[in-house]
Amino acid sequence: MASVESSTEFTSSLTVSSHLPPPRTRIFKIIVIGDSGVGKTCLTYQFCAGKFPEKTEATIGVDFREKLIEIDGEKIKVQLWDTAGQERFRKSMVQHYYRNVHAVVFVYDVTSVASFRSLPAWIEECKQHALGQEVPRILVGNKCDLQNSVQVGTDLAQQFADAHSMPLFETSAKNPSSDGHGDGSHGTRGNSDHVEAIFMTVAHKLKSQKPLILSQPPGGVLGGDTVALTRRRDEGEEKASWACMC
Ligand SMILES: Nc1nc2c(ncn2[C@@H]2O[C@H](COP(=O)(O)OP(=O)(O)OP(=O)(O)O)[C@@H](O)[C@H]2O)c(=O)[nH]1
Repeated sequence: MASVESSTEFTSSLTVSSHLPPPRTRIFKIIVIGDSGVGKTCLTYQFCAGKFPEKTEATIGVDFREKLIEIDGEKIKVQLWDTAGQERFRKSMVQHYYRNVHAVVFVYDVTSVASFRSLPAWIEECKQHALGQEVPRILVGNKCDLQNSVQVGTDLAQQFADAHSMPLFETSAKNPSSDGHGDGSHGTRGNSDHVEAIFMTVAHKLKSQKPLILSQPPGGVLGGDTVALTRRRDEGEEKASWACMC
């Protein structure tokens, strides 16, 4: 954030050099939204922990996970907000999701046409929370490993992505290398994107934009790779256009 950068400069000009504060780590807040069950938790977990979770339950409110990455020598914290897909678990939190957002990841399940048809409603929700066109958005079709159950073809998804000026990625949180090629290309079934490459692409885009961002000292209150903000409940309990850089 410009003000943070200038306040850091101000501090350093007044402080003896041996007591300079440590450089601050920039944070990119990326929200992941889409219907319940499309795999938002699994995608964010795959990126942050490098594996598929053994068990997931419906997200209540929001969970967030973080991963420290390095781009061009700068350490950046990618903070993924894994939002609840179920309306009843979103209500109280929805205002928080959209505050200071740097990028949005829309997720649908390639084996569920219903989840694809819900996308306009998710886009509308973003609009209602005054998310500007300058905020990068991407579209992710998940569960590409279930090749025999695909209901949403690549062509249809690509048309939708083009109409909304978003790059399309197709992937599998369960088996990120299910394509067997690992070449990072996208748009063709059986040639899916690696989860890590997708989120890194967003991070590169954000870094190149030099966005206004939050910052915190290294090792601050959000230390660790994964932080859960909310508890989960058992089932049954109430519970602007930009190009792909791959
Ligand atoms: N085969 C397959 N299953 C997946 C994949 N990703 C997620 N799943 C399964 O889909 C189910 C739902 O995954 P979640 O990650 O909990 O879905 P979600 O979108 O976070 O759901 P909510 O928290 O209710 O919004 C779980 O049973 C996962 O194991 C995938 O890439 N392939």
